Amino acid sequence: MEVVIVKDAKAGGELIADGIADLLRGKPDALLGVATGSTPIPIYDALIAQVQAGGVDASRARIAQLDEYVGLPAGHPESYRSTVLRQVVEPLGLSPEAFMGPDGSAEDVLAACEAYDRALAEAGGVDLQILGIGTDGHIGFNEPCSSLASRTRIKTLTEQTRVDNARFFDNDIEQVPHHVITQGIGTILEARHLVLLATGEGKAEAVAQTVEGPVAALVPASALQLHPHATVVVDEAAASKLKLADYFRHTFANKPAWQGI
Ligand SMILES: N[C@@H]1[C@@H](O)[C@H](O)[C@@H](COP(=O)(O)O)O[C@@H]1O
Repeated sequence: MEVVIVKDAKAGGELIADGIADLLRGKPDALLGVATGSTPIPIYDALIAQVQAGGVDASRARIAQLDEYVGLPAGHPESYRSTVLRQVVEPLGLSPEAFMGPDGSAEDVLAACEAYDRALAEAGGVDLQILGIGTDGHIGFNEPCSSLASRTRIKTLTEQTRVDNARFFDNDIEQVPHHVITQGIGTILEARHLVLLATGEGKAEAVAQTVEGPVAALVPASALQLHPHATVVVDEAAASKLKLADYFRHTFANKPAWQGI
């Protein structure tokens, strides 16, 4: 696992966008897995700016969603499908056909989960998966004690996650769904490169447990330790509880530029 400590969220977004641009130069139709939440927005902003400035061609990129609420009406502005279309797919100038995601309004949710897991594999697998992290260490919507081998499935949100996400629903927790579909941890680990961005002091404890704690279902993001190519990008505040922070800084400062992330 590589840990990169950056000055702030903007620098983290730019670093990761550069990594995505490198990927697209080598594989123009790369399948990019995207996360929602506030944290990855600087990544999307930086990538969109690069594309609009002609620095990289993303016209053949494909986008895959990480997770979704269950039971929101199709087209709800806070469904993750709507969010990803609005924040990533449309600004990159991609058509909805370039996008895939689980169907959170399906009548048969179990079938929708299996179908999405299959669709990801049939699309050749995710090349680079962007991840955020919940305050409790969740990735996607894999809450603590999710199986590290889990596949795309339905999960029940913790109260804490519903509280955290109420800000997207007029600060009204009653509007936050209880159930979600999420790529499983086993599914996420199949992506060829995992890139987790965490910013702010509120994520410091989860980051320390993810990077320096034991691999444990209690901290779902710790599963990144099992992946051969995982990059964790953190700002100074999110890095504040890392014991090896100086080592991570030293390693990155001395990394050959050609290596990228
Ligand atoms: N399902 C999403 C996660 O993918 C995201 O990482 C997390 C943190 O969001 P934020 O980046 O807004 O803190 O929120 C939600 O639970």
